[in-house]
Amino acid sequence: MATGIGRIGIIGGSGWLGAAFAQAFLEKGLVAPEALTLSNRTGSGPIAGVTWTSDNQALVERSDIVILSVRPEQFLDLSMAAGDRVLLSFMAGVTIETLRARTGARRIVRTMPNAAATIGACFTPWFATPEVGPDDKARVQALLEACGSAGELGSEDEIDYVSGFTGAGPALPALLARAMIQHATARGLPPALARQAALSVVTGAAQLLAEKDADPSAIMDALIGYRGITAALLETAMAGGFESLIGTALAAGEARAREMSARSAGSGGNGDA
Ligand SMILES: NC(=O)c1ccc[n+]([C@@H]2O[C@H](COP(=O)([O-])OP(=O)(O)OC[C@H]3O[C@@H](n4cnc5c(N)ncnc54)[C@H](OP(=O)(O)O)[C@@H]3O)[C@@H](O)[C@H]2O)c1
Ligand code: PRO
Repeated sequence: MATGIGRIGIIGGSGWLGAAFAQAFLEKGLVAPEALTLSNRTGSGPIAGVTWTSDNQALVERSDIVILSVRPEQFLDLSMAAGDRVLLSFMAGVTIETLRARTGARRIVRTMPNAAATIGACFTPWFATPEVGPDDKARVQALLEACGSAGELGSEDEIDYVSGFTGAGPALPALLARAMIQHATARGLPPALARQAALSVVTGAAQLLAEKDADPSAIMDALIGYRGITAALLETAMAGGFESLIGTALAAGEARAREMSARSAGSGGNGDA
């Protein structure tokens, strides 16, 4: 092995997530450039000093841990045999059973990062098959922490749930910011100021909530305690079903992840590629 982490290959290394993790591995000194191989269909990309290839099997041969970061539908066209390597998948809706059938891997880790990986602020839940031992689990945790934080789940089933949760990352907060911008603009605030105001509310809240021991309920209770404007706003949102709507949205994400998993399970493969 080149380092304690070993040699890493990222299939889809020029993509949104693949490139974010590759950059973070290099910037944190977790993986040396000569121990990092990245692939895409052209065999070239913007990260310098590493090995680029369009040959996914060559990438596998150069790696101890292989990260799969292509889109789920692109995985259907991809052919590789993982052998005894640890296979770490970022893909939503591609089950361990499908990964095993199509790559032959037995040591498999399914993870669910999100777009905040690009700024090192992503929490990535992961689930590993029983064949992944404690040392490899520690490597996986360290690799995922390069882009933020990470935690092990107790079952693969929970990966489908978190796909619409951590996986969606900035999506729901972005929806909240857009709704505030639209309302303030319609109310007559200049659009640039409405945008600046709404984004500062969301990003300021994110920083407050990132403080150690921050408790969303405690923050809400403290503001409701003034029995003034924020109480009127929050109580109206809650009475209107805001929380249950968020629950319905999360359930829809989970249902879509399960549909994708069921479809991928039907796609077969023999792992001999
Ligand atoms: N983005 C997110 O917020 C997010 C969140 C959670 C999970 N995920 C999961 O993460 C995975 C990657 O998502 P992404 O957003 O990073 O996608 P993306 O930006 O579209 O990246 C996909 C990458 O795969 C490469 N690729 C496609 N076919 C390939 C092949 N046959 N061999 C090698 N490379 C190939 C693409 O490069 P070329 O086109 O040049 O080949 C590109 O570098 C997806 O499965 C997604 O479900 C994404
Ligand atoms: N973002 C990707 C999707 O919506 C994967 C999980 C979250 O499919």
